[in-house]
Amino acid sequence: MRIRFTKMQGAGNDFVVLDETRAPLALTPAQYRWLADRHFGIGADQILSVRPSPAPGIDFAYAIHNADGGEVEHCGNGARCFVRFVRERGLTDKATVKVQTVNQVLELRMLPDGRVTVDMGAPVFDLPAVPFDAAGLRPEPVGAWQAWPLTLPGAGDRAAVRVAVLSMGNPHAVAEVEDVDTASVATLGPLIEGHARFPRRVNAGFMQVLSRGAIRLRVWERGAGETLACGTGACAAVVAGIRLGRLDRRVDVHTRGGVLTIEWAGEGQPVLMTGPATTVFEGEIDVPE
Ligand SMILES: N[C@H](CCC[C@H](N)C(=O)O)C(=O)O
Repeated sequence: MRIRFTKMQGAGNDFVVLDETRAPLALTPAQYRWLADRHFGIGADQILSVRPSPAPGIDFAYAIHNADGGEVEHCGNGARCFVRFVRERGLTDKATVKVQTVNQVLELRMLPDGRVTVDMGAPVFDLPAVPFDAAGLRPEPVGAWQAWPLTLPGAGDRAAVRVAVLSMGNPHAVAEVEDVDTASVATLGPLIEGHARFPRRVNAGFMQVLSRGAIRLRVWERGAGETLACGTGACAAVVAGIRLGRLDRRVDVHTRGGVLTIEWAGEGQPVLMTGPATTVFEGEIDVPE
């Protein structure tokens, strides 16, 4: 099947974007994996699909597949690329668009300087909704909130980590570390991602607090491995840092691929994320059946 695609990136988190507004492509998980493959396909962390509006007042539907072919609920860096894509392809002339993911409506706003602000919705702390199975586990009090001790089979002397757990529509576990450059992301990331207490796996964030207004962050993403940036991960880390009493309400998140600015006014309020969105190239490709 020959398809047109656009390669995009937001703070180094990279995507293949597909326009399915005129006709669905109905790709299989194996075809998503092939598109994301950096040797045999195009190469990307996620595949983003732009689909027709599902309801009045919503401009588009927004589907996300990880490099492992699995469909997921949210992609923050992808949302910024989404609005740049639909405007550049003439699918809308609006500067602010509303999109429906599998479980929430996001508002994406293109700024005059070319960056994008996304209303990422309110974080969710209800553990079964993350989902996180806390049965038999005692949380450790941290500031005015709590963190959960996880034992990691196979991690040797790093057998235990302490994570804050929350959902940005997708699941996140955030650990505070002294220095992201020396954090064992490649070892601990997959062990946290696949931990049995996360029945739908989890994105694992490693946060180094620089000040009350700045952090460094690395994320081992569910279904994609370590990415240069993770938008929902940046939101989850800032929300966790605020609730743990370590951060103020507006934080610059320094990722390996660029800086994201996250704002959260507290319980029940939406998280706002601002950052870059870039079109890298367009092309056509024959996807194996
Ligand atoms: N790996 C994530 C999806 C992509 C999130 C990330 N790329 C972002 O910018 O939010 C998950 O499985 O929930």
